[in-house]
Amino acid sequence: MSTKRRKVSRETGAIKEASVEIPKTKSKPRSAPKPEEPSPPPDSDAESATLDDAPDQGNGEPAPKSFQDLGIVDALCEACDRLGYKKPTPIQQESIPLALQGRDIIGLAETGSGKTAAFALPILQALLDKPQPLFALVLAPTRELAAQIAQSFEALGSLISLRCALILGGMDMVQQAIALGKKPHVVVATPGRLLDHLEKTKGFSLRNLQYLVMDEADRLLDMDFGPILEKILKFLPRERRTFLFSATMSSKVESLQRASLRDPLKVSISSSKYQTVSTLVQNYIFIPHMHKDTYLIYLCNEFAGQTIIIFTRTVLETQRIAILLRTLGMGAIPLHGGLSQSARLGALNKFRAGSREILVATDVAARGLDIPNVDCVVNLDLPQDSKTYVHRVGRTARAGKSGHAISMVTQYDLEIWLRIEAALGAQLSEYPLEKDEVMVFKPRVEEAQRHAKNEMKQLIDDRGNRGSVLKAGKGRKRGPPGSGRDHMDAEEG
Ligand SMILES: Nc1ncnc2c1ncn2[C@@H]1O[C@H](COP(=O)(O)OP(=O)(O)OP(=O)(O)O)[C@@H](O)[C@H]1O
Repeated sequence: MSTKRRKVSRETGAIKEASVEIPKTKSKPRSAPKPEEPSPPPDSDAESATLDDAPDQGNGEPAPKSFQDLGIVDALCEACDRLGYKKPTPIQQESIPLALQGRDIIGLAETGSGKTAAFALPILQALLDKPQPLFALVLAPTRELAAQIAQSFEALGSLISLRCALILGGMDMVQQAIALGKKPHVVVATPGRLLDHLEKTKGFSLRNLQYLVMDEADRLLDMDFGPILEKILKFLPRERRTFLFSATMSSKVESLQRASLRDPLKVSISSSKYQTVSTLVQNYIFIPHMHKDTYLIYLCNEFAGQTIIIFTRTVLETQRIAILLRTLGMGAIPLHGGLSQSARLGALNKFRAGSREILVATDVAARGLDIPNVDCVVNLDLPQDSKTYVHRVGRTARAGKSGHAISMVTQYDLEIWLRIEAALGAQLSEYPLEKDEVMVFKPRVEEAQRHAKNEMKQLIDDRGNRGSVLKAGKGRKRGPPGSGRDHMDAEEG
């Protein structure tokens, strides 16, 4: 991509655009793989203008700004420094000054590009200006992501005595009511449980809320969450700032901004609607469906010693694959919405800490999770839509690091795969392998499959009994009795 100056283009509609084309990763790791990306479409905006407000370094590149240059106060700059954030990422650079001016923002930037701090820092700074309980609400579609966002707020707010409450489905309501009673500055929540509290917890009100953030906004606004979001919005004051952030956006966002945003600016650090980072190598393997397990084991062997996330379509398949891998001596752990909340957080912690090198997950892990050093994402089952593909593969190659994504395409998946490639605007190349070398694993895999089948039978028989790892009523829409709206944020995809 050629060197670009900052371009600010304005639309005639309700959303003003501050679309910024920025060279991807300026400091690529030496081993950075060759990008397999489409070249960005030309900027077709007729009303674009070039701004010369950034000092030029002589090579056409604006000088990199510091957090201080963006107007961030010392205490927060120091927190950034302690986290190793030397300078703002492009989405932070573009959206923080606008957010500090009090604008509503729709922020669109690729996975792993630092969107969390892009919305957290201006909120913390506004809070410092005018401290107040229940100042900001951050909504996220999954419990793991909400927990991670709360951790980010706590880390960035560590020097300003921030009080942050985490409100998740699957956890004790009473404890959460007590936490809310302590008047935290920031509430990070999954939507279903937050609505339960808004309706049922005495004395809890968000009437004085100043900031609302929807992270993974397009997911929060889709058919599953949309109705619950609308209910939540009725409990919030109209006079507030609203930030929507995601790596992918849908037209639903436009409809939501009509409902809840005020004169928003769209900050877009991307060149296409479905963007993957340039440090990510993406391949597919075309295989017969019946040999999927064997190819998977071959790949896990190829990537032995590295960290892998394997995505599957269903809870049962996730569990079965984890058993299969373990039977073959691999350190695999499952993560899905059929597990208890403590088991889910435990699985993630083990994977984060490196005591398991393979995470087998449903789409509950597709969005937002920031796990350092994931080397490879394997789509054992293809996702149903291109957006989910972008989020899944975005679990690797984060924050300028390199990564690999390999998708298994069977005879049944051709149509969806072509749709994904079309959305990416690129034809990806096949992962190079020798079929004979793969088939060497077949006898051992077949033996492990038999073992996994027996274990799964046992688990399913035990379901509903105490001690089973699979919860009863784990369906996406049906929560266990008495779980309120917990099912809303129990499982993705
Ligand atoms: N300015 C910065 N300098 C260095 N690292 C940063 C900076 N800002 C954020 N990071 C780190 O980059 C990683 C990715 O950030 P974050 O999780 O906010 O990405 P994201 O854009 O929200 O990704 P996703 O779309 O997948 O949710 C995190 O580990 C975060 O700590």
